Amino acid sequence: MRLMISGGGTGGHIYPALALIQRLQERGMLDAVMYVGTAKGLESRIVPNAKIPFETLELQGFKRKVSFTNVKINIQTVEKFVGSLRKATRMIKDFQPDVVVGTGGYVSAGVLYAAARHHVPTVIHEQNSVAGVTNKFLAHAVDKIAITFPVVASSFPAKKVVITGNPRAQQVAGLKPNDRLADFGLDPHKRTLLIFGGSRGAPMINKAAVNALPTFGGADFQTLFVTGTRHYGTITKQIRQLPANVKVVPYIDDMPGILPDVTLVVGRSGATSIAELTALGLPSVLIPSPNVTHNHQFVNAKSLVDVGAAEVITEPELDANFASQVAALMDDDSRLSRMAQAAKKMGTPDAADQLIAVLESVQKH
Ligand SMILES: CC(=O)N[C@H]1[C@@H](OP(=O)(O)OP(=O)(O)OC[C@H]2O[C@@H](n3ccc(=O)[nH]c3=O)[C@H](O)[C@@H]2O)O[C@H](CO)[C@@H](O)[C@@H]1O
Repeated sequence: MRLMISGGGTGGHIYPALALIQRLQERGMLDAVMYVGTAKGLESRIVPNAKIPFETLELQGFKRKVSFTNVKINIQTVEKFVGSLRKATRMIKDFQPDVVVGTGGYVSAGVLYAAARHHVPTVIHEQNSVAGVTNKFLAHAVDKIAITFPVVASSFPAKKVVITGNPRAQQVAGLKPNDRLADFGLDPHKRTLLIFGGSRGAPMINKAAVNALPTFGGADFQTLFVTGTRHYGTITKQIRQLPANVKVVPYIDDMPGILPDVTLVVGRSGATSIAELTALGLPSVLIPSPNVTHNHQFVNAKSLVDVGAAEVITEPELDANFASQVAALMDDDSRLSRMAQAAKKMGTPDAADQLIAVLESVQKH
């Protein structure tokens, strides 16, 4: 299969694409791949690092608030979209993909739209419980729409929808504990709390974590606190004394490497993070981002809370009790194991294979 794939902006759109590529390689099904992203998004670092051929388009998102400046920006957005269609069409003619896949983020709009116009088979993947703007725009042009949360099906034309789960789930499912925590100066055999605010870090979670450091420092578990690359400098300046059992890092390049050794995750409820937690059966305390379309992270989180797999704390509820609440949960082995079992029941460990079946179904034979 010659695969052209596009998704970008944040890790939640990028890692499912990489997981799909990895699974096609494992199954010996990938003849060639081209990843199309923007030069500015996280993908411009992550994809070349993964040694996957990477090309860029210049695209930007629409501003939804009406103002004079935003109208000017939106006119520019349309101009860039038209320019990107031309470039994407050239890429498609040169690369000759069998199928083009979009995993979300505005860059995928240009690539998938161009592919559909030239009758190349197209599939988009919607990770979230609420449809993203790009995927809604593309829904009528593409052949199939793979989804993770059944509830989102009603946002798309029914005959195109297939429930597959998130391919990142298959990449982490079944991973075994290992010694990778030692890379961060931690003891791989000690109970470990992992704190991270999605792929870009979350200031409110960072603030709560900094305030909680004295409590976590005095605990008999260890903590790995991931700030997000652009917040790292600010956060490390705020920490006066770092306890020996706490490590602070800007980003973790190989999250699947460490997740199997983690006892509890505190973090956002982005869809791809949720796919990882459920595939591995990891208990979590979720703090949904309030700044996302239709509050979808809260909906994502609720699906876990409802089955006892996670606790949710909304941002306004993040107060002085946060540290003791998390520490108490870290000490409650039976609760943690009940949460782990409930999480695992929600996982889709064969999601990449299910998505591959959709890719095969749209290909021209
Ligand atoms: C603010 C925002 O718009 N967030 C959206 C974005 O979040 P975001 O990009 O944060 O997405 P997710 O939480 O879904 O996924 C984050 C991914 O980054 C990885 N990771 C994270 C930190 C790190 O140091 N290393 C690392 O590899 C995680 O393991 C995970 O695979 O895309 C998601 C999927 O469409 C949406 O559900 C989120 O609402």
